[in-house]
Amino acid sequence: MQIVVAGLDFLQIEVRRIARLPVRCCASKSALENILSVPKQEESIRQYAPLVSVNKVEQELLLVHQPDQPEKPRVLRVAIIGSPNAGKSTLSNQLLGRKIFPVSSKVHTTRCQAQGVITEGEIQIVLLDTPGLTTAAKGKRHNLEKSLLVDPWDSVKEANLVLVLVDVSDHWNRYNLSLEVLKCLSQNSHVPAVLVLNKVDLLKSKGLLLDLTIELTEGMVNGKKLKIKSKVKSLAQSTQGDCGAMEAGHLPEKEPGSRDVHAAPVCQADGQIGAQETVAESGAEPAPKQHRGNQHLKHKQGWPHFREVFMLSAVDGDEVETLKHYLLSQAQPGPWDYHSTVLTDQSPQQLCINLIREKLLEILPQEVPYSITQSTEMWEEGPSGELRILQNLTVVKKNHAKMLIGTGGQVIGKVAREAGQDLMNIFLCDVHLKLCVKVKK
Ligand SMILES: Nc1nc2c(ncn2[C@@H]2O[C@H](COP(=O)(O)OP(=O)(O)OP(=O)(O)O)[C@@H](O)[C@H]2O)c(=O)[nH]1
Repeated sequence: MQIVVAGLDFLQIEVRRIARLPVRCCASKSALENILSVPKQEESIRQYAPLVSVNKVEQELLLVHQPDQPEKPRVLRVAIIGSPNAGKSTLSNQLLGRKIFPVSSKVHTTRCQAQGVITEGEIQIVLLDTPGLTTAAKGKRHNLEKSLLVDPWDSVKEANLVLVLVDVSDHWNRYNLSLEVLKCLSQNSHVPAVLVLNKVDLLKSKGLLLDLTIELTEGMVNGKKLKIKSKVKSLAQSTQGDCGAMEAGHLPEKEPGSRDVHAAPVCQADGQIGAQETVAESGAEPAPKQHRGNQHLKHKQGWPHFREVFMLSAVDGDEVETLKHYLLSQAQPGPWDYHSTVLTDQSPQQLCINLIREKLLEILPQEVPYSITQSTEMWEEGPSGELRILQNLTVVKKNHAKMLIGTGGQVIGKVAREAGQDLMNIFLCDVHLKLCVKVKK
């Protein structure tokens, strides 16, 4: 039964080819340099992201196109893992400079592994955005495909570096890595891992970050024991809102198969550079006892093998550039995976499905969006270069269809409007998006 068709015409926007700008790569700063407010590098390495083709065949050709390797190409494949909602897609989008991964405040927004590509100068970073690590039981609750349980593990196997994202605003889970994350790290311990404390903008006391670092690293970073002196605490707190990477000493030796790891200068508590070990002692607010006991006990564990710790806000972009510099510095000699004009390996249709799902998750109440099946009925370029899309949203229950449509088509109209806007920003052309709600017979 077909219920409604909500259509939208979108504003004209100027279609512009954005020139690729020359870029500069610089070494990463150490963590405490940031905490201690060492002035930021003035020059930015920001570069405009390439466009995504609206044409599936063109996009597929681009993906198999021989990469335009520079003379000395370097590459780094980065898997971003963490609990659902930690901010993996938000971080990937910030690093890429364009929104190509769906983001929502509900869990399991990302339903399949997708890649984002950053090409700067001679370096290519391939970001493997993964679904949140979860268990089979939780997967059943959210009507998840089996691939969601497997994909994140696969991405780590392919990676040269793993970023483990932790949501520091998550009061219940921030003091320990989840069992799934720990399993993934220990089964892939040959792949260097970096801890990223995300959502620092939501913390009132930045001193808490030092506590979390101790807990989540078991007090060890880069082969060195972390001790946090109160001096650092007061400095860190006096730089409220100033976050960055924390680093502990030099890497003692190269692990088999690993790359040379750049060990940036280390700051002591007094801010002097060049010491062997980061010395710091936590004086920040202690971890609340209730998060440590009973059911969380078996999960209360950190990972003592992280190479670095970064503290940032993916949504504001705060310190994301610091992380990006670090990733660029970790790239190793090797051929690129993609042509420099590739931004993602997703097809334009997949991008569209993901962005519409994001809006459904954001706008609809808890259980409804997980029950919707999406299919693209029409995808064509109009005579003036506009993109015309018709997507079917099929639900099983009639009351879900009603909620999806909303009074006078308000809900479905909002979904179409917001998704259409995002699609225009990705494809840089006019988008005419129609959404059709159906109830499965
Ligand atoms: N305040 C704040 N919110 C953030 C930050 N990073 C992400 N978020 C929000 O956190 C929610 C989840 O972000 P996502 O990027 O979808 O998280 P994810 O880890 O990809 O989620 P899954 O796909 O479920 O695994 C969204 O509402 C984001 O806007 C941050 O640094 N600060």
